[in-house]
Amino acid sequence: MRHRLKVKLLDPRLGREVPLPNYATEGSAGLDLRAMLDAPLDLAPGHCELIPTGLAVHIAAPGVAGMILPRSGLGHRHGIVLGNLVGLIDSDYQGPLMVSCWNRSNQPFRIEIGERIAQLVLVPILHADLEIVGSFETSARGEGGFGHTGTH
Ligand SMILES: O=c1ccn([C@H]2C[C@H](O)[C@@H](COP(=O)(O)OP(=O)(O)OP(=O)(O)O)O2)c(=O)[nH]1
Ligand SMILES: [Mg+2]
Repeated sequence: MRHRLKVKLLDPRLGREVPLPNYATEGSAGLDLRAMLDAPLDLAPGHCELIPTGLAVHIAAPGVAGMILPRSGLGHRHGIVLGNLVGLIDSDYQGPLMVSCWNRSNQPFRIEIGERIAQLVLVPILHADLEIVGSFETSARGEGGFGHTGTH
C-alpha cells in the first residue's frame, strides 16, 4: 500500500548533493534516512547523539505512524543502534525528524555526512476504545507469559 507523505526539505543539500530518502529496492520496507551533519561525527563508545535527517514529515493520517528502526548492518556489525531503541513518529508531528544514534559498541564509529543511519517505516495504527470488563473469555494462554511456554 502507498501513503502520500508530505515532506519538507529543511536541508538544502537534500535532493542535490545528498539523495532524498528512498527505498533501496522495490520490496524494501524502510525509507533510508541520512545523517545531515555539517561535519563527520565521531561517536564514542557508549555515547548517543541526536542527528538531524534534514527533513520534516507530516504523516497527517491518524491511522498511520512512522517507526524509525536501526539498519541491521550498522547495528550488528558496528553496534550503531538507536538511543530510544525505536523512534515513533506521530501522524500529527511536523517538526524535524531526528535520529538518536547510540554507539553500543566498545569502538568509536565515524558517521559520515549523508550516511544512511536508520530507516523510516510507515505502519498502520489501530486506536483502542477501552471497554472495561470484569473478566475475560477463556483463552489458550490465559495469564501465562514470560517464558510460560518453555524454551524448546
Ligand atoms: O526517534 C524519534 C522519535 C520521535 N521523534 C519525534 C516525532 C514524534 O512524533 C515526537 C514525539 O515522540 P515521542 O512521543 O516518542 O516522545 P515523547 O518523549 O513522548 O515526547 P512528546 O511528549 O512530545 O510526545 O518526536 C523523532 O523525530 N525521532
Ligand atoms: Mg509522546
